[in-house]
Amino acid sequence: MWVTSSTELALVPTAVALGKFDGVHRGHRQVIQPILEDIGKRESADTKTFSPSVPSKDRIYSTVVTFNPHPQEFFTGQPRTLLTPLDEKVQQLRSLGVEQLVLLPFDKELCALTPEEFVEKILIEQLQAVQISVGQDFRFGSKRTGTAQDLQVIAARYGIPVTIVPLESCSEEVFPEAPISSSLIRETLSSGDIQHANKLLGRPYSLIGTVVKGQQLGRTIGFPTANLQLPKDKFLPLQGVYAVRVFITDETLELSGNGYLGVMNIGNRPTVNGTQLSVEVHLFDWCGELYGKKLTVQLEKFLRPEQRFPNLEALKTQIQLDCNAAKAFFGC
Ligand SMILES: Cc1cc2nc3c(=O)[nH]c(=O)nc-3n(C[C@H](O)[C@H](O)[C@H](O)COP(=O)(O)O)c2cc1C
Ligand SMILES: Nc1ncnc2c1ncn2[C@@H]1O[C@H](COP(=O)(O)OP(=O)(O)O)[C@@H](O)[C@H]1O
Repeated sequence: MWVTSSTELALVPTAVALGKFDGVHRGHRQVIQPILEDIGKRESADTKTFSPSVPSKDRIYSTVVTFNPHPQEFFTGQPRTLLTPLDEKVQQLRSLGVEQLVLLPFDKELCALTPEEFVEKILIEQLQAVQISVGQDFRFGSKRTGTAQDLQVIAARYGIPVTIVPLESCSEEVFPEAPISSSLIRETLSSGDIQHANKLLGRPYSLIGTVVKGQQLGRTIGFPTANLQLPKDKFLPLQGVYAVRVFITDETLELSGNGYLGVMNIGNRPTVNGTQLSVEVHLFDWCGELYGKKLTVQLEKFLRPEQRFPNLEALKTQIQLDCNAAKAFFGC
């Protein structure tokens, strides 16, 4: 997938899905689907000119257009954590079949554009959009004055169709009517309700990081734990212990096989007077070196909050119970 922050370097013409897409959740995927379908239809109608690997003016590139930084971060000046930091978003979009990600620099200039100017300059002139898809709640242009319907009206002047995708609702007993949203997923993760968060996402919430050295205490109590360094802007769920599935990946972040089952702790490790937040996983049925490796840790169930134990022996006993609880959850 081609990723660029410059519309000048974008592959054109484009079929565009517009939005923030943090989490690339079920609702986001509904918004992205029409631009993939559109490409698919053109491909089958025009098989002579279509070639997925050769850039050509005859091609239309399925393109997600998003904003960087997140508009809320730009307006508040506060760094914002994300469900899918950039690398993870790229990997999610790539796996959907999106060919290009354009990260529009969200700056004073961009947010001063009127809805008409945004459509004309960015979508028509620069990205040469021939098809656009947005969610029903999409807002754009200076002070968010443009609605999805406005986009449809303005784009129609240029003969460009806009698909407005209705908001996907949760269809869960806990929030039956609520639309799926990144904020709802964040709330659900913050309460430790991983199973609901995963249903809303349509896949397991994952932490992706590189294994770094810790205090090397884990191995002394029989539970070596791979300490993960995560992107600074990664949103973390409720602190505590989780049943997880772990994949050892490379830079492409592609997952293969069934991964390894294990347990994870997110916390400050009060038992060993830890001062910094750490994220560490113990894998069942694994022995060997993991330092420097990239791991994708899928969260499956919250088991318990972190506790201060009187000594390492008590901690070790509890970690064994955590392993038993995780194995029971996974049915092994
Ligand atoms: C499943 C699991 C549960 C844990 N629970 C706690 C806990 O409740 N309290 C705590 O202080 N540390 C907890 N820890 C963290 C341990 O203190 C940590 O793994 C140990 O100190 C080894 O650290 P090291 O990787 O730096 O060697 C837990 C770790 C795991 C893997
Ligand atoms: N089953 C396992 N789960 C996690 N890490 C393991 C496992 N077996 C071996 N290791 C290795 O041991 C390291 C963790 O051992 P530990 O004593 O906790 O050291 P550290 O404090 O540096 O994490 C991991 O980074 C990995 O290289």
